Amino acid sequence: MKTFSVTSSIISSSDIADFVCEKYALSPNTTCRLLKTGINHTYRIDTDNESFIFRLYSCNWRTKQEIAEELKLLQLLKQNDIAVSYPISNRSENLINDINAPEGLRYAVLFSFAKGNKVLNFSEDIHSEIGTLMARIHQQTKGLKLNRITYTPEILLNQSLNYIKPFLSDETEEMQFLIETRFILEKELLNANTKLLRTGIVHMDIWFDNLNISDDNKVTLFDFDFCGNGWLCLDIAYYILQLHSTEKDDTERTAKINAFYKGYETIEKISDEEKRLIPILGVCMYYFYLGVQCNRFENWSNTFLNEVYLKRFIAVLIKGYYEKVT
Ligand SMILES: Nc1ncnc2c1ncn2[C@@H]1O[C@H](COP(=O)(O)OP(=O)(O)OP(=O)(O)O)[C@@H](O)[C@H]1O
Ligand SMILES: N[C@@H](CCO)C(=O)O
Repeated sequence: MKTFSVTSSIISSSDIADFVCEKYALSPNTTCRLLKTGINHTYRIDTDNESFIFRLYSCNWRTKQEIAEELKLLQLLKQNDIAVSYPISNRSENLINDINAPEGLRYAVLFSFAKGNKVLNFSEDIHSEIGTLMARIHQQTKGLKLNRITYTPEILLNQSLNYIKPFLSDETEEMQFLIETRFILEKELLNANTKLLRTGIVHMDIWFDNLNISDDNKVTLFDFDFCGNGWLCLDIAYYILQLHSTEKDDTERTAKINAFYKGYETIEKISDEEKRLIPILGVCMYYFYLGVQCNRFENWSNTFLNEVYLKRFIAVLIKGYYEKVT
């Protein structure tokens, strides 16, 4: 009988438990449970007295070099006492493991567990703390470059549109909006006074979903899978954008955004040019992540991405945000 090939597999928690126990010399009582099959696959590891996160990167998603750059950044941040989930070496002193999955070689990393829980809505004080945390990352990485992607207007807008195109006809109102608005956004970005825009390493995905908050209100950031190079205000733009979807009350949201800015600016000044671009960059971030969703149809998004979803995402989220902020 023919054996069919596999494009994406879910490795069993029991095999991951055995692998991690052996590679990291953990106690035989260690347990492993699958948390999420998202863009990558995430497992929670519990020993008698400690928890970890084991991330299994999807096949052909990031190169070993790209992951090594992500981990180098995390180590730099940790050394500077910035609260991030950091990678842990295995018994052979390696941070990255090779996993021989049915679809091919996958990489895997054991991370420290970010203390606390995920919280959707939280106080102004915590928004301020997140602003400070983001600014400390930016302060530390300003002017540095990772050997990874640079988030140019071309990547954010044009590459994303190319990923979206096979899934939605050019004739639709929603695709027309994306195509026409792309030119307006691109023009704004190309005309920006780049001397006034700080560049460095960006996380690209800082929002409630990628941080844990402890009982004593300490914030720890994780999931640097999209880190790369670019204007630092991309991170700010994304954070503000997400507050528009998670905070429904206008007055409360404004207070939280202001608290975030205040926390940020205790560490790093945001230029007027950056402030001017933040709403537009937020719209670009929507293009970018919709592009990621389309690009990862085969081995992630097919369970939710269809024509109706795309039309709603564009009309409600992207167009809605564009009209609100411009
Ligand atoms: N270092 C960590 N500490 C604690 N929990 C974590 C950590 N990393 C991941 N998690 C948990 O696992 C979940 C999935 O992890 P993560 O967000 O990194 O996966 P992902 O595949 O990149 O998700 P997405 O598809 O949304 O980007 C997180 O939402 C969080 O609940
Ligand atoms: N945070 C992104 C996905 C990548 O983590 C989104 O939900 O659009």
